[in-house]
Amino acid sequence: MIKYSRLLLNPTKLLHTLSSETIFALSSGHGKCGVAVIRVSGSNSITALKQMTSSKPLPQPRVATLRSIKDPTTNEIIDKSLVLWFPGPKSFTGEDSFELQVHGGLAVINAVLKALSAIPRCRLAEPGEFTKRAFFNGKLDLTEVEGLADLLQAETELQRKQAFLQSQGSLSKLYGKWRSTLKHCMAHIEAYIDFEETETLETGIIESVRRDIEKLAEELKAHLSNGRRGEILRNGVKTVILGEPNAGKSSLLNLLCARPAAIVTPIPGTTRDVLEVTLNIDGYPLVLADTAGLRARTEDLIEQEGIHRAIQLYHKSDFVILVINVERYLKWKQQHTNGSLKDYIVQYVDGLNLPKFFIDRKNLISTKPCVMVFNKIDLADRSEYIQGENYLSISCTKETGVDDLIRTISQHLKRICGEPSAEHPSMNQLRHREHLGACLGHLESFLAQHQRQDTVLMAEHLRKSMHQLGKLVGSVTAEELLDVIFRDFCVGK
Ligand SMILES: Nc1nc2c(ncn2[C@@H]2O[C@H](COP(=O)(O)OP(=O)(O)OP(=O)(O)O)[C@@H](O)[C@H]2O)c(=O)[nH]1
Ligand SMILES: [K+]
Ligand SMILES: [Mg+2]
Repeated sequence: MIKYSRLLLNPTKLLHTLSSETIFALSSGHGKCGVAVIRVSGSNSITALKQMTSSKPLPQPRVATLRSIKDPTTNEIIDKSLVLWFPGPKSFTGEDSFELQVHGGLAVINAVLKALSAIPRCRLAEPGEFTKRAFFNGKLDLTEVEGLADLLQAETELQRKQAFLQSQGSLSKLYGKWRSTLKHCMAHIEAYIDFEETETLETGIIESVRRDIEKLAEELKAHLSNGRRGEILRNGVKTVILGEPNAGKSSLLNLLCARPAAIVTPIPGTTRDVLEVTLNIDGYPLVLADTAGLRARTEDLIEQEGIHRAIQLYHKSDFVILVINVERYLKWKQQHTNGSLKDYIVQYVDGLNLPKFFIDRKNLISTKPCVMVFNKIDLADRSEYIQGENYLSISCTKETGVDDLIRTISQHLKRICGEPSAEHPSMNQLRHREHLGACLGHLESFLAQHQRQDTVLMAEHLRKSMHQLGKLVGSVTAEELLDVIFRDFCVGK
């Protein structure tokens, strides 16, 4: 767990140090490209822009204007470029800033950056520095900054959606609403303490505060107990393929990622190390891991370690794909003519020797989201196809049943991650969980003190819970915490 420094910042002082320098950076990606965007921000932007454009009048704010770009030291024209001028505070950073859209060749970019560095008080930006300035100028709060960082990292459609909504303030709206409830309650409690003796305040004020806090605590609890949806979507759904040796786990991984990522052989015990691939299924990120086949007894030390790792991974996973070899099931059935599919699954799972495994034997419901896949269906009769909400038949070699499997996985992912929405945003970081948990703790202490009618302690707990919410949206913050957030940005953002 990250321990945040208790050092409180003085935002105004820091802002002053930050913006005494003008920063610039290549904001578009590195490497050859058609157009490259170079961003400049800070109090010396006007000088920089004038010097780079032969002292021509500044372009109209926010209107793309074609200008020759000049190196002020040599007076040589570097390129012709579109210039966008954003006078502060109506800019991304809140400072005077401008953007140059130059041709994307390496030499052009380097020449423009070199020219900018020769202008007094201009220097190359650090990673995330533009966003840091936007934060200190009150353009974004911390949850919005985090949303923006996630937007830059998002790899799938639903990750993008969650990050975009957050960057547009979905979480800060919710947390802001809670904060204003708290502020309101605090004002009332403090007024009550001040005026208690004169009895000028209406009675029942404490009761109404209690009701508000009770409601708020309920909302926080619901928000905290949403099954880590937002966090799982942000990090990818950790999915583990489990099953006996030779069930076809590696074949399944290869089939799903459409490349021979894992070694497949007829030798049981082929896979030992955990192998992970990342997939995008209907916009949901799936982190899929192939593991060693599980069996109760093996003399092979390497295989034992592989099994140990598979079981560890099972504990950390959000979703399980259990692979069962149809061939072995059919053999079992010949010997157990009265045995049902359920009997087989129960004894199969027992054979895997997973610690207190996930299965409720009566209903065959697992404690973790799970799909059971009967593989090698090509070796069975059509009549042996096993299909149900949680059982599927596939053949990795013949590639049959794959569409159904992907559809089923997708339904699970939808349940696990939910659909990001502006109205019901999910928190998606451990940081959120920690501060909201602490906030809830103080609200509960408030309610306990209410029973003892200790108004002074009640006010103290409200103040502390407010402090926790403040850490989320960034009104109360610490330098270390900021570094954690901003280091995820690249230079130029
Ligand atoms: N007939 C048939 N054979 C399959 C199918 N899927 C996999 N196999 C074969 O079964 C054998 C084992 O496949 P793997 O993918 O290595 O199985 P595994 O579960 O990863 O095995 P371990 O890593 O040893 O635990 C290989 O010879 C595969 O070609 C299938 O759908 N039909
Ligand atoms: K194998
Ligand atoms: Mg394998």
